[in-house]
Amino acid sequence: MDVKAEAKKLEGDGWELKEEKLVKKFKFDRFLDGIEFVNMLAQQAEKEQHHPGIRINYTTITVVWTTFSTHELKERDIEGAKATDKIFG
Ligand SMILES: C[C@H](O)[C@H](O)[C@H]1CNC2=NC(N)=NC(=O)C2=N1
Repeated sequence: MDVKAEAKKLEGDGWELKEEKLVKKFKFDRFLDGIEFVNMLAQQAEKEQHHPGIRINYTTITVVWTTFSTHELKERDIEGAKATDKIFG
C-alpha cells in the first residue's frame, strides 16, 4: 500500500494529515451517542490490536491515528481511519 497516497485520499473524507498523524473530529447530537461511538471504536481497536488516540469533548470526539511505537503513519492507521468512518456511518 502507498500509505502517503491513501492518506491524501482520506483528506477528501475530512481527515487532516498532520505530520505522521490522521486527525478527524466527529460531532454528535448527544453526549451518549459519542460515547457509544467511542465504545465501538474501542472494540474494533482491540480486535485489530491497533489503537487510536481518542479525545472526548462533550459531543465532539477527536480521533487520531498514528503508530505510536515508531511515530509513523502506517497501513494499519489508514485501515483504522477507514474503519472509523464506517463505524460513524
Ligand atoms: C503489542 C501491541 O500490538 C502494541 O503495543 C500495539 C498496540 N496498539 C498500538 N496502536 C497504535 N496506534 N500504535 C502502536 O504502536 C500500537 N502498538
